[in-house]
Amino acid sequence: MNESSLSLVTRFVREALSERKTLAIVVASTVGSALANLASPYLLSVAIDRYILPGRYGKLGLIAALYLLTLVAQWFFMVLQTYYTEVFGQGVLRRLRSRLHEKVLSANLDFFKEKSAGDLVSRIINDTGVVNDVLVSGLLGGLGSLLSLVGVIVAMLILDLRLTLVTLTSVPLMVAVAYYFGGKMRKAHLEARTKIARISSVVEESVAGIETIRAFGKEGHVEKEFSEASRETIKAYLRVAVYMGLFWPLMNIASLLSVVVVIAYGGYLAHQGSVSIGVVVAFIQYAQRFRGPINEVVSLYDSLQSALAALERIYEVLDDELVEDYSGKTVEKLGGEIEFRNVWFEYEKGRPVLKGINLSISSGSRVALVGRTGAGKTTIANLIMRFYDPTEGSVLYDGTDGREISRKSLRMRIGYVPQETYLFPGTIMDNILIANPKASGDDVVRVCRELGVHDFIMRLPQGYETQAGEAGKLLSVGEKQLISLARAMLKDPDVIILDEALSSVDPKTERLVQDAMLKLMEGRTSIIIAHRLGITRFVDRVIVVEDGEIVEEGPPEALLERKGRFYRLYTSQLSGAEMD
Ligand SMILES: Nc1ncnc2c1ncn2[C@@H]1O[C@H](COP(=O)(O)OP(=O)(O)OP(=O)(O)O)[C@@H](O)[C@H]1O
Repeated sequence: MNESSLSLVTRFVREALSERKTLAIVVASTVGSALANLASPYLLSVAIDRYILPGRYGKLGLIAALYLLTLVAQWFFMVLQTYYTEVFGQGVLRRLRSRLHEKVLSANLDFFKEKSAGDLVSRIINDTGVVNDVLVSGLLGGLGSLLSLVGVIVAMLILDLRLTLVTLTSVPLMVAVAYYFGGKMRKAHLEARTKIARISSVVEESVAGIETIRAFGKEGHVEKEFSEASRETIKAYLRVAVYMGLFWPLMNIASLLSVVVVIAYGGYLAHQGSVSIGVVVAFIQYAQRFRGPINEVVSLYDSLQSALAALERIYEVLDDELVEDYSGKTVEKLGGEIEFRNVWFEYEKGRPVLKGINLSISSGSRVALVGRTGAGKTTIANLIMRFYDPTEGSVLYDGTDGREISRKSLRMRIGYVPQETYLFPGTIMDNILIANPKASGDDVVRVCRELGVHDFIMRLPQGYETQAGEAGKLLSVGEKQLISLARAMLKDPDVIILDEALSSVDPKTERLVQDAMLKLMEGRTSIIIAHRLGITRFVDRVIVVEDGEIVEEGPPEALLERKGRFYRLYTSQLSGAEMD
């Protein structure tokens, strides 16, 4: 283990030690179980030497009772140890997972550029699981095993040095078997799990992409992929079976070799009268108590590398400094005036996406951002939401630099309707209530009626109580956006940002969405990212963005008359040319 691995483990152990009480129970029961484990062979030797062989049967009952007691104690301590190790491990796991999850929730958006959802899920679920298995259950179990090994050796040494030495001769063999075959068995297990994951991803892909598969007639191809993954899984499991079949019998043989040696040598010594029969019997029992602990210690060593890698991935997330800064003053209300003052912005260093934007949006006005795809419209909206701060220049809200205002309070006053609506698990009602937990069901219905969304929600199988998952499949992009509009309305914000999705909406829904948008915009500073330029007839001002710069701005009619950039975009869209 190198220095950095050692510091990782020390840090983890320091953090894990917070549950001292549970840990104390685990340690006490581990010691108790190890002692009880040692006591039974010793009692057996006493029973044979002092009572059975001399024919003193009077006290044999007491020894038998004591023997039984050690077995009960072993059972009791094992139960305690197993249960409290789990309690301790689950406690550590829960804390680690919540810290990771909190980190994800508090991270800023740059954080998510480097880490995909799958990667984060794997760190929060799998890596913490590995850490728990190896570094908590594994280490505690390994500690118990080491204690048992040392205890057995000490007990043997107390009884007889010569027999101890011959008993230990098979230990290297056991270590070798545990290391070689045990290692192969664990690798085969891991491979089998990877193959199963492959099958599930084939199924997932074929369900998610069923339409594309059908459209391209690729059913056969997917089927072949599936049966190949199945075949490989079977192969992997058969390999596991082979190694399992080899491993334990080999461990038993190695351990029985000691027993044979003890019987032969111990028998000879007993015959000479230098050890008692009872001691030989005790050694036969001790000789068989090596294989479990040796296997556990070796397998722990084996899995330590993967646990360290998992721990490293966990700490990498926990130590990430890309967190959202929620400091700044709280605003209860926004006047609705927004100004971009020489704003430059880059997602990646050296690649500016906004280049010196100067833009003033007066309170209560309606502005449309238009431009080709990739021009920077969404980025402007992202900066207003303070998902990011400008690389240079500032965004001002009623004359105050956004950096001085708390992000949370700012976002409370801005309604954002993104192009794609995310529906959380739960009902449609829950999904709208998210915007304002203080609102009631009646408020939701009122807002939906106001926006003209109520009738279409009522047409869903269970109306407002329809589950989002089911609704998600039934709803079109535009219909989902209507739910998003209702959400925004319920929040009753001072500023509204709409990324309209009308380009992918049928004419009937388009009408509904457009009317709902106009309703929502009433009396609020509104910024529309317009893909369908028809909507610009409802705004006061159009801002044409091109390659991160504002190239034209003014009232829509004036711009159309001027026959400049906006006019060209407008007419090219009317003539059916692709804009997005
Ligand atoms: N998270 C990001 N990381 C890096 N680059 C990004 C990121 N988001 C957007 N960009 C880049 O910034 C530029 C502007 O993107 P933006 O989404 O603001 O354009 P847009 O005008 O809204 O386009 P669209 O109409 O397609 O939504 C594009 O070149 C895009 O590739």
